[in-house]
Amino acid sequence: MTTVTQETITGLAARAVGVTKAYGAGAAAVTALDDLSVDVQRGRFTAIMGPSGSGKSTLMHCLAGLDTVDSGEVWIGETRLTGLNDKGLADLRRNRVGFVFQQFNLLPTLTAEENITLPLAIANRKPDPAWFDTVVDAVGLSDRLTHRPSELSGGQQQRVACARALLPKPDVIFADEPTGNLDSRSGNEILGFLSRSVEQFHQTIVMVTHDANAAAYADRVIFLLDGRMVHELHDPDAEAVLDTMKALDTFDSR
Ligand SMILES: Nc1ncnc2c1ncn2[C@@H]1O[C@H](COP(=O)(O)OP(=O)(O)OP(=O)(O)O)[C@@H](O)[C@H]1O
Repeated sequence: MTTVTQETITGLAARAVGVTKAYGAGAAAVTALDDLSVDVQRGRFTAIMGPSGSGKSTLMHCLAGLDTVDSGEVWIGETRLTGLNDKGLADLRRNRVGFVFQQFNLLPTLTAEENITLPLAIANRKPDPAWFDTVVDAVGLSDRLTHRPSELSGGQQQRVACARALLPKPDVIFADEPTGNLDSRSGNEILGFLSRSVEQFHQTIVMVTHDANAAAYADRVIFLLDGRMVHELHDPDAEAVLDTMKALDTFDSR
Protein backbone atom coordinates (compact mmCIF):
# COMPACT_ATOMS: atom_id res chain seq x y z
CA MET A 1 0.00 0.00 0.00
CA THR A 2 1.25 3.53 -0.78
CA THR A 3 1.78 5.76 2.27
CA VAL A 4 2.51 9.46 2.53
CA THR A 5 4.63 11.16 5.19
CA GLN A 6 3.98 14.66 6.56
CA GLU A 7 7.07 15.96 4.73
CA THR A 8 5.99 14.81 1.29
CA ILE A 9 2.76 16.81 1.39
CA THR A 10 4.27 20.19 2.28
CA GLY A 11 3.23 22.73 -0.34
CA LEU A 12 0.31 20.65 -1.51
CA ALA A 13 -3.26 21.75 -0.91
CA ALA A 14 -4.69 18.33 -1.67
CA ARG A 15 -3.48 14.95 -2.77
CA ALA A 16 -4.84 11.61 -3.91
CA VAL A 17 -2.43 8.69 -3.65
CA GLY A 18 -3.21 5.38 -5.34
CA VAL A 19 -6.93 5.96 -4.99
CA THR A 20 -9.36 3.31 -6.19
CA LYS A 21 -13.13 3.66 -6.02
CA ALA A 22 -15.73 1.33 -7.49
CA TYR A 23 -19.51 1.55 -7.57
CA GLY A 24 -21.72 -1.55 -7.46
CA ALA A 25 -20.58 -5.13 -7.04
CA GLY A 26 -19.85 -8.25 -9.07
CA ALA A 27 -20.42 -8.13 -12.82
CA ALA A 28 -22.15 -4.73 -12.49
CA ALA A 29 -19.18 -3.09 -10.69
CA VAL A 30 -17.83 0.11 -12.27
CA THR A 31 -14.32 1.27 -11.43
CA ALA A 32 -14.69 5.06 -11.24
CA LEU A 33 -11.13 5.73 -10.01
CA ASP A 34 -8.38 3.26 -10.84
CA ASP A 35 -5.19 3.58 -8.72
CA LEU A 36 -5.22 7.32 -9.36
CA SER A 37 -2.59 9.65 -7.92
CA VAL A 38 -2.72 13.41 -8.28
CA ASP A 39 -1.20 16.40 -6.46
CA VAL A 40 -2.95 19.76 -6.19
CA GLN A 41 -0.50 22.64 -5.67
CA ARG A 42 -1.34 25.34 -3.13
CA GLY A 43 -2.36 28.73 -4.54
CA ARG A 44 -2.97 27.35 -8.03
CA PHE A 45 -6.01 26.93 -10.26
CA THR A 46 -6.34 23.29 -11.36
CA ALA A 47 -8.97 22.06 -13.82
CA ILE A 48 -10.07 18.44 -14.16
CA MET A 49 -11.25 17.37 -17.61
CA GLY A 50 -12.06 14.12 -19.36
CA PRO A 51 -14.86 12.43 -21.26
CA SER A 52 -18.21 11.71 -19.61
CA GLY A 53 -17.80 8.90 -17.08
CA SER A 54 -14.01 9.30 -16.79
CA GLY A 55 -14.23 9.91 -13.01
CA LYS A 56 -14.02 13.71 -12.69
CA SER A 57 -16.89 14.13 -10.23
CA THR A 58 -15.87 11.06 -8.25
CA LEU A 59 -12.32 12.41 -7.90
CA MET A 60 -13.58 15.80 -6.80
CA HIS A 61 -16.00 14.29 -4.29
CA CYS A 62 -13.27 12.06 -2.84
CA LEU A 63 -10.78 14.97 -2.59
CA ALA A 64 -13.41 17.14 -0.88
CA GLY A 65 -14.41 14.51 1.67
CA LEU A 66 -17.91 14.16 0.19
CA ASP A 67 -17.28 10.53 -0.73
CA THR A 68 -15.00 7.77 0.57
CA VAL A 69 -12.41 5.74 -1.34
CA ASP A 70 -12.03 1.95 -1.42
CA SER A 71 -8.23 2.08 -1.17
CA GLY A 72 -5.43 4.62 -1.30
CA GLU A 73 -5.15 7.90 0.58
CA VAL A 74 -6.65 11.37 0.25
CA TRP A 75 -5.13 14.43 1.91
CA ILE A 76 -6.25 18.03 2.37
CA GLY A 77 -3.13 19.92 3.42
CA GLU A 78 -1.62 17.88 6.22
CA THR A 79 -4.85 16.10 7.13
CA ARG A 80 -5.39 12.56 5.90
CA LEU A 81 -9.10 12.27 5.10
CA THR A 82 -8.92 8.52 4.80
CA GLY A 83 -8.24 8.33 8.57
CA LEU A 84 -11.10 10.57 9.67
CA ASN A 85 -14.40 9.46 11.17
CA ASP A 86 -17.73 11.01 10.12
CA LYS A 87 -17.42 13.89 12.59
CA GLY A 88 -13.86 14.62 11.44
CA LEU A 89 -15.01 14.65 7.82
CA ALA A 90 -17.94 16.94 8.62
CA ASP A 91 -15.57 19.34 10.45
CA LEU A 92 -13.21 19.28 7.50
CA ARG A 93 -15.98 20.05 5.01
CA ARG A 94 -17.25 22.87 7.21
CA ASN A 95 -13.91 24.51 7.97
CA ARG A 96 -11.36 23.57 5.33
CA VAL A 97 -13.07 23.34 1.95
CA GLY A 98 -15.47 25.51 -0.04
CA PHE A 99 -17.83 24.56 -2.85
CA VAL A 100 -19.24 26.21 -5.96
CA PHE A 101 -21.90 24.13 -7.73
CA GLN A 102 -23.40 24.33 -11.21
CA GLN A 103 -26.86 25.01 -9.69
CA PHE A 104 -25.57 27.80 -7.35
CA ASN A 105 -27.25 26.12 -4.31
CA LEU A 106 -28.23 29.35 -2.58
CA LEU A 107 -30.91 29.42 0.12
CA PRO A 108 -33.91 31.21 -1.45
CA THR A 109 -35.17 32.83 1.75
CA LEU A 110 -31.83 34.46 2.62
CA THR A 111 -30.40 37.67 1.18
CA ALA A 112 -27.15 37.65 -0.80
CA GLU A 113 -25.26 38.82 2.29
CA GLU A 114 -26.85 36.13 4.49
CA ASN A 115 -26.02 33.47 1.90
CA ILE A 116 -22.41 34.66 1.73
CA THR A 117 -21.93 34.57 5.49
CA LEU A 118 -23.93 31.37 6.11
CA PRO A 119 -20.98 28.89 6.18
CA LEU A 120 -19.18 31.07 8.74
CA ALA A 121 -22.36 31.40 10.81
CA ILE A 122 -22.80 27.62 10.81
CA ALA A 123 -19.18 27.24 11.95
CA ASN A 124 -19.78 29.85 14.68
CA ARG A 125 -17.23 32.16 13.10
CA LYS A 126 -17.61 35.89 12.48
CA PRO A 127 -16.58 37.35 9.12
CA ASP A 128 -13.71 39.84 9.19
CA PRO A 129 -15.46 43.05 7.96
CA ALA A 130 -12.52 44.23 5.82
CA TRP A 131 -12.18 40.82 4.15
CA PHE A 132 -15.96 40.63 3.63
CA ASP A 133 -15.82 44.03 1.82
CA THR A 134 -12.84 42.90 -0.28
CA VAL A 135 -14.62 39.72 -1.38
CA VAL A 136 -17.93 41.47 -2.10
CA ASP A 137 -16.11 44.17 -4.11
CA ALA A 138 -14.16 41.54 -6.02
CA VAL A 139 -17.37 39.87 -7.20
CA GLY A 140 -19.09 43.23 -7.82
CA LEU A 141 -22.02 42.59 -5.48
CA SER A 142 -21.81 45.63 -3.19
CA ASP A 143 -25.17 46.99 -4.41
CA ARG A 144 -26.93 43.62 -4.38
CA LEU A 145 -26.38 42.44 -0.81
CA THR A 146 -30.00 42.82 0.30
CA HIS A 147 -31.42 40.99 -2.73
CA ARG A 148 -32.71 37.44 -2.51
CA PRO A 149 -31.60 34.85 -5.11
CA SER A 150 -34.88 35.20 -7.07
CA GLU A 151 -34.05 38.89 -7.54
CA LEU A 152 -30.61 38.14 -9.00
CA SER A 153 -29.52 36.94 -12.46
CA GLY A 154 -27.87 33.53 -12.80
CA GLY A 155 -24.46 35.17 -13.10
CA GLN A 156 -25.08 37.26 -9.97
CA GLN A 157 -26.27 34.18 -8.06
CA GLN A 158 -23.08 32.36 -9.00
CA ARG A 159 -21.05 35.37 -7.86
CA VAL A 160 -22.82 35.11 -4.48
CA ALA A 161 -21.87 31.41 -4.42
CA CYS A 162 -18.23 32.29 -5.23
CA ALA A 163 -18.12 34.90 -2.46
CA ARG A 164 -19.67 32.38 -0.05
CA ALA A 165 -16.94 29.87 -0.92
CA LEU A 166 -14.11 32.41 -0.67
CA LEU A 167 -15.07 34.23 2.53
CA PRO A 168 -13.93 31.51 5.01
CA LYS A 169 -10.51 31.31 3.22
CA PRO A 170 -10.74 27.53 2.80
CA ASP A 171 -7.69 25.40 1.97
CA VAL A 172 -9.37 24.49 -1.32
CA ILE A 173 -12.44 25.65 -3.26
CA PHE A 174 -13.96 22.84 -5.31
CA ALA A 175 -15.98 24.13 -8.27
CA ASP A 176 -18.18 21.62 -10.10
CA GLU A 177 -19.06 22.92 -13.59
CA PRO A 178 -19.42 26.47 -12.19
CA THR A 179 -20.27 27.94 -15.59
CA GLY A 180 -22.50 25.09 -16.79
CA ASN A 181 -25.73 27.05 -16.19
CA LEU A 182 -24.51 30.43 -17.43
CA ASP A 183 -24.28 32.23 -20.76
CA SER A 184 -20.75 32.75 -22.00
CA ARG A 185 -20.47 36.35 -20.79
CA SER A 186 -21.56 35.53 -17.23
CA GLY A 187 -19.45 32.38 -17.35
CA ASN A 188 -16.36 34.34 -18.31
CA GLU A 189 -17.01 36.78 -15.46
CA ILE A 190 -17.09 33.88 -12.99
CA LEU A 191 -13.95 32.34 -14.46
CA GLY A 192 -12.20 35.71 -14.36
CA PHE A 193 -13.16 36.06 -10.70
CA LEU A 194 -11.96 32.55 -9.86
CA SER A 195 -8.59 33.09 -11.55
CA ARG A 196 -8.16 36.53 -9.89
CA SER A 197 -8.88 34.99 -6.49
CA VAL A 198 -5.98 32.60 -7.15
CA GLU A 199 -3.64 35.39 -8.32
CA GLN A 200 -4.58 38.05 -5.76
CA PHE A 201 -5.71 36.06 -2.74
CA HIS A 202 -3.63 32.90 -3.30
CA GLN A 203 -6.79 30.81 -3.09
CA THR A 204 -6.42 27.19 -4.25
CA ILE A 205 -9.14 26.14 -6.69
CA VAL A 206 -9.99 22.77 -8.23
CA MET A 207 -12.60 22.94 -10.98
CA VAL A 208 -14.34 20.14 -12.88
CA THR A 209 -15.42 21.25 -16.34
CA HIS A 210 -16.40 19.99 -19.80
CA ASP A 211 -15.62 23.37 -21.33
CA ALA A 212 -12.21 23.92 -22.97
CA ASN A 213 -12.64 27.69 -22.68
CA ALA A 214 -13.22 27.36 -18.92
CA ALA A 215 -10.26 25.00 -18.49
CA ALA A 216 -8.02 27.51 -20.27
CA TYR A 217 -8.42 29.86 -17.28
CA ALA A 218 -6.63 27.29 -15.10
CA ASP A 219 -2.88 27.13 -14.45
CA ARG A 220 -2.96 23.40 -14.97
CA VAL A 221 -5.42 20.99 -16.58
CA ILE A 222 -5.38 17.31 -15.71
CA PHE A 223 -7.14 14.84 -17.99
CA LEU A 224 -8.85 11.68 -16.77
CA LEU A 225 -9.80 8.64 -18.80
CA ASP A 226 -11.34 5.49 -17.31
CA GLY A 227 -10.51 6.64 -13.78
CA ARG A 228 -6.84 7.31 -14.51
CA MET A 229 -4.90 10.50 -15.06
CA VAL A 230 -3.59 10.23 -18.61
CA HIS A 231 -2.31 13.72 -19.44
CA GLU A 232 -1.78 17.23 -18.10
CA LEU A 233 -1.23 20.68 -19.59
CA HIS A 234 0.26 23.78 -17.95
CA ASP A 235 -1.02 27.29 -18.80
CA PRO A 236 -2.91 25.91 -21.81
CA ASP A 237 -5.05 27.82 -24.31
CA ALA A 238 -8.51 26.51 -25.24
CA GLU A 239 -7.20 25.06 -28.51
CA ALA A 240 -4.62 22.89 -26.74
CA VAL A 241 -7.31 21.65 -24.33
CA LEU A 242 -9.66 20.83 -27.23
CA ASP A 243 -6.89 19.00 -29.11
CA THR A 244 -6.19 16.89 -26.03
CA MET A 245 -9.88 16.08 -25.57
CA LYS A 246 -10.10 14.99 -29.22
CA ALA A 247 -7.02 12.78 -28.78
CA LEU A 248 -8.59 11.17 -25.69
CA ASP A 249 -11.61 10.12 -27.76
CA THR A 250 -9.36 7.72 -29.66
CA PHE A 251 -7.10 6.73 -26.75
CA ASP A 252 -7.56 3.61 -24.61
CA SER A 253 -5.95 3.95 -21.16
CA ARG A 254 -6.10 0.22 -20.36
N1 LIG B 1 -23.46 6.62 -7.45
C1 LIG B 1 -23.01 5.87 -8.48
N2 LIG B 1 -23.44 4.60 -8.63
C2 LIG B 1 -22.99 3.84 -9.64
N3 LIG B 1 -22.07 4.24 -10.56
C3 LIG B 1 -21.62 5.50 -10.45
C4 LIG B 1 -22.06 6.38 -9.41
N4 LIG B 1 -21.42 7.57 -9.56
C5 LIG B 1 -20.63 7.44 -10.64
N5 LIG B 1 -20.74 6.20 -11.18
C6 LIG B 1 -20.00 5.68 -12.34
O1 LIG B 1 -18.63 5.93 -12.13
C7 LIG B 1 -18.00 6.37 -13.34
C8 LIG B 1 -17.39 7.75 -13.14
O2 LIG B 1 -18.44 8.67 -12.91
P1 LIG B 1 -18.20 10.23 -12.69
O3 LIG B 1 -19.53 10.84 -12.41
O4 LIG B 1 -17.13 10.43 -11.69
O5 LIG B 1 -17.66 10.67 -14.12
P2 LIG B 1 -17.55 12.13 -14.75
O6 LIG B 1 -16.26 12.15 -15.50
O7 LIG B 1 -17.74 13.16 -13.68
O8 LIG B 1 -18.77 12.12 -15.75
P3 LIG B 1 -19.66 13.33 -16.33
O9 LIG B 1 -18.72 14.17 -17.14
O10 LIG B 1 -20.68 12.64 -17.19
O11 LIG B 1 -20.27 14.06 -15.17
C9 LIG B 1 -19.10 6.34 -14.41
O12 LIG B 1 -18.99 5.11 -15.11
C10 LIG B 1 -20.37 6.41 -13.62
O13 LIG B 1 -21.42 5.79 -14.29
